[in-house]
Formats: sequence, C-alpha cells, structure tokens
Amino acid sequence: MKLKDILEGAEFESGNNLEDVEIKGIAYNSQKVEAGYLFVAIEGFKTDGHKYIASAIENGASAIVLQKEVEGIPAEMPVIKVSNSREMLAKLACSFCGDPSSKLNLIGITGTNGKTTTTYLTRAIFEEIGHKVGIIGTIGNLIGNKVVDTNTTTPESLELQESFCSMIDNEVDTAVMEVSSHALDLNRVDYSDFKVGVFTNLSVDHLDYHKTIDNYLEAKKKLFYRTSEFNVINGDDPYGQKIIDEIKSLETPLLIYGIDSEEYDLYATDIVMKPEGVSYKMHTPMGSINIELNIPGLFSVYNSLAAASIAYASAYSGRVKLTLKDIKSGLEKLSGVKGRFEVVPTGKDFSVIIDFAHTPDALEKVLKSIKEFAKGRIVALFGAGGDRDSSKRAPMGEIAAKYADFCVVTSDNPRTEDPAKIIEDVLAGVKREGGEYVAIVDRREAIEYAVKNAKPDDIILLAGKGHETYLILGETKHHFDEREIVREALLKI
Ligand SMILES: CC(=O)N[C@H]1[C@@H](OP(=O)(O)OP(=O)(O)OC[C@H]2O[C@@H](n3ccc(=O)[nH]c3=O)[C@H](O)[C@@H]2O)O[C@H](CO)[C@@H](O)[C@@H]1O[C@H](C)C(=O)N[C@@H](C)C(=O)N[C@H](CCC(=O)O)C(=O)O
Ligand SMILES: Nc1ncnc2c1ncn2[C@@H]1O[C@H](COP(=O)(O)OP(=O)(O)OP(=O)(O)O)[C@@H](O)[C@H]1O
Ligand SMILES: N[C@H](CCC[C@H](N)C(=O)O)C(=O)O
Ligand SMILES: [Mg+2]
Repeated sequence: MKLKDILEGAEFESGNNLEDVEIKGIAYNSQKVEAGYLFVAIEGFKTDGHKYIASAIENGASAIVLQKEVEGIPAEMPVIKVSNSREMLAKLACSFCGDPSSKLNLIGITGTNGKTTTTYLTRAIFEEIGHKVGIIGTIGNLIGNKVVDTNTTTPESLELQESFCSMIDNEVDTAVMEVSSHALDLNRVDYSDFKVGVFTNLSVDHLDYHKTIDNYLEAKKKLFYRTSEFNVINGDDPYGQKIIDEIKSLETPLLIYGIDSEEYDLYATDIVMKPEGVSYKMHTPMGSINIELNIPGLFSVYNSLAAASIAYASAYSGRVKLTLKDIKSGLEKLSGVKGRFEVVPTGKDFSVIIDFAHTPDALEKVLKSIKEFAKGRIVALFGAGGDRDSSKRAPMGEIAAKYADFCVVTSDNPRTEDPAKIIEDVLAGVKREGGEYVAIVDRREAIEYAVKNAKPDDIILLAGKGHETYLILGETKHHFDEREIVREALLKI
C-alpha cells in the first residue's frame, strides 16, 4: 500500500521523502519490523521506542513515525513527525486495514467490573438471533470459533484493527469488546467506530496508573463521546449518574438500566437468588419477561440488563430484528463464563467456587451473593496482584474479613514484588476488621490447606485468578490451574 494513501486525513507536524513509498506492514516493536514496514516509535513506560529506530531500519523499515527528534536517521529515510505516536499508530492501523470497524456492529463495554461477563451474555443474545459474533477481552479474542490469546484486556490499536479485519474476513458482523481505561487513555481504541458504548460501574482499581478516581472516571468517560448510536449506562452506580448528567445533552441517545428505579429504560424486579443462578422479572420498552440466569449473584442481574440494553439498542437502530423472547432465550442459554462464579465439583459435602474478583467491590459483591445461600462457613482465599494498584489491598482484606468467616490470605500474581509484603498489606485490612485468618504465601499450599480443613457445608471461594491458568512470579508465567489444584488437593484428603 502507498504510504500517501494510508496517511490520508492524518495530521502530522512534518514529513519528508513521503512520495512513492510502499508500505508492506506496520510495527511498533522494532523486533517485529520486516522489509518494507512502517515503524512507529512510541515513548513507553518501561523503555522508549525511539531508541530502537536504528534497529528497525536494520530490519528493513521503509518509513518511520516518531514523536521527537532522533539523531542518526539516514537523510533519505521517509520520516513523519507527530505530536502523539500512539494516536498516529491507531490512525495508520485503521487505514491500513481498510477501516474494518466501520463495517461491524461494534459494541464497547467499559467499567471496573462485569465487562467480560457482559460480553458473553451479549454474544449469547446476538447468536440466538443468528448473528456471528466476535469478542475482544480479558479471556482472549474470539473471532468466529478461533480463540486468540491476549496479554491485555484491550489490545494495542494495531492488533485491534487487525482483529476487526480478521472478523470481517470470517463474516463476523457483531463485535463485543471490553474497553479498559488504559486503552482509552493510551489511544488503543482511537479510530474504532463504536456504535454502542456501555458503562457497568466504577470502583477502586488501577490507581497505580490513574492516580485518582476522578482521572480514572475521565478515562472511562471518553468512550461515550465516540459512539454513534447509543450509550448504555448503569443508573444505580453513582459514577453512572455523573456520566448520565454529563452526556444526556449529547446527540447519541441514552439508555439507562438498573434495579433501583422503575424510571429506568430497563430494570429488574422480583429478584430471587439461588445457588445455581438468579431469576428476576426484566422490564424493557419491549415489555416484561421472566429471566432465569445460570450465573448466580446480584451482579448477574446487572450484567444481563446491560446485555439486554445493548440488544435493544441494536434493534432500535435497525441493525437486528429481535423479540423479548430472543433476549430471554439467549441469556438463559449461557451456562457460565470461565472463572466467573465457576463451581468446581468436589464430590464432598463442601463447595469450591472460582471467581475473578480482584477488586474490593467485586469481592464484596461475590461474598454477599454467596451469603444469600450459604448454609455453613464462607472461607475466602485470595491475595492481590503485584505491580498493580496497592491501594486496593487493605480494603480487600477488610471486606473479606467482614463477609467471610475465615480468610486464607495468599499470593495472586506477585510479579516483581515481594509476595510476603503484598500479604502484609492485605492483612492490615483483615486485622482492622478483626477477621480470623491464616497467611500462606504459596497459593497451591493455601488451596490445599483450605480443602484439607473444610467442614461440612463450607463454601471455599478462590478469588482473584478466575480464568487464569498461570501464576506470574517475577517476569515468568508458571502453569497454575486452580481446577487441577483443587482436584489434586481432594485426592490428598
Ligand atoms: C502501562 C501499559 O499499559 N503499558 C502497555 C504499553 O507499554 P509501553 O508503552 O510502556 O511499552 P514499553 O515496554 O515501555 O516500550 C516502548 C516501546 O518500545 C518498543 N520496543 C521495545 C523493545 C524493543 O526491543 N523494541 C521496541 O521497539 C515497544 O514495542 C513499545 O512500542 O504498551 C504495550 C504494547 O501495547 C503493552 O503491552 C503494555 O501493557 C502492559 C503489558 C500492561 O501490563 N498493561 C496493563 C496495565 C493494561 O493495559 N491493563 C488494561 C486494564 C485491564 C482491565 O481492567 O481489565 C488492559 O487493557 O489490559
Ligand atoms: N456488574 C458487576 N459489578 C460488580 N462486580 C461484578 C460485576 N460482574 C462481575 N463482578 C465480579 O467481578 C469479577 C470480574 O468480572 P468480569 O471478569 O466480568 O469483570 P471485568 O470488568 O471484565 O474485569 P477485568 O477488568 O479484570 O477485565 C467477577 O468474577 C465477579 O466477582
Ligand atoms: N485486569 C486486571 C486483572 C487482575 C488479575 C489478578 N489476578 C492480578 O494479577 O492482579 C488487571 O490487570 O489488574
Ligand atoms: Mg475483563
């Protein structure tokens, strides 16, 4: 492709030698540059892509995008100087891939908790009415039936645009994606053509990156200025209300969902919590219907209301044809989402649940949900990730001590931090609340301890790792599947 063509409409500070340059591909990592590639130098958090321009040229780069002056670039090399390389990467990736998201019903879901679950519930509804759905998110990217592993919840713009393109090639028409606050802040979703934007909730997380909750909210809010057909907001969340106040004057119409008010566009009544799911009456502009979900917890009511709102928005915009019964049968077909309130069979008189709660809010929600049907003790086994927001550690300890009968405090991806120090931070909260606990650094030993000491009717919650089948120690990922570990621990008792 001609560089001039992919640069059409792009703004840049200066550009030289741009005539007749052919581009075979784009890379923002010098190690991925091949002959004829355009290299985009990004100033990162760990290193600076500008340092690798020479090595990109050695690997065959035919043009460079940069954000600051770099010495030693051959005079004949095509160079484009921009004010923000990440934004330019998104623009170039979008043009190079032929603006694929404009051809998709692209739905973006943001919020601290519930994004992954809501993407799967949404897919279930759209599949029910015969659409082919792609997912981009924490568990991986699903393009048709192909699963692509990912490092981050929302990929870098280049990989994102490539995924959209691959969806089009595989006749996917609907893409449901998780949009993280990092992605909104770091231009990963610039030039993504969102039809619907969704806000689930906001609570403490990622403050290592955003510093304040207000900055975190600002990042999340950006999504709702980029949507063309509908914004869908949880009206029960205080930050949701702030967003509603701010965006209600936008041209993009707004749908509000929640439980607390019958004024919302979609709301729930008659909620009944059960160990194996939750049932409720869903009220929508299309009428009311009873729903029986297979994922327990009050948060499942919220997530399914969000999914139903998305489906309704797409029907209203004329993108899909659907009835209330389609929404019901889609939602009810989903048997669960890996690592979200996942019950591990024990064959014993106690239960084990694996859940991805890794924030104070999620931990509180999941423990409260378990309390609704627990007959015996609740044992919470959890830790907190290293090299991540440390302000959530003590509050997680406090919440676990408050809602569980016993805490097993252990490691959760310590990364490059000292696991014992992270546990100390968590224990500060447990102790403040006066909770009973044991601290065991090795997560496998901790699980074995919980299983070995289980009493009849106990519910053991393994929180924080959810779908993950690894443990990150230092910079290395070790295989670690809690389902396997529970099975092995059961054999030992
Ligand atoms: C803080 C953050 O988000 N960092 C992301 C960012 O890294 P960075 O820009 O700091 O990159 P860097 O390592 O400093 O390198 C700078 C540049 O030099 C380049 N380079 C580097 C080495 C080399 O030899 N040659 C070369 O060209 C790199 O390719 C890069 O372009 O860009 C990278 C490429 O896209 C990401 O992989 C990386 O995510 C890291 C892995 C990460 O942990 N991110 C987390 C915090 C994250 O994004 N989380 C969110 C939220 C999760 C949720 O709420 O669900 C997510 O979306 O997953
Ligand atoms: N709507 C919700 N509100 C609060 N907590 C929720 C909600 N939905 C799920 N949870 C809890 O949060 C955990 C994570 O849920 P999920 O993976 O759907 O969220 P996420 O937003 O994708 O998280 P991440 O940011 O890590 O990708 C669940 O395992 C559950 O404990
Ligand atoms: N999306 C979350 C995942 C956290 C999962 C938990 N197991 C941890 O490692 O802290 C994050 O990037 O903070
Ligand atoms: Mg997720």
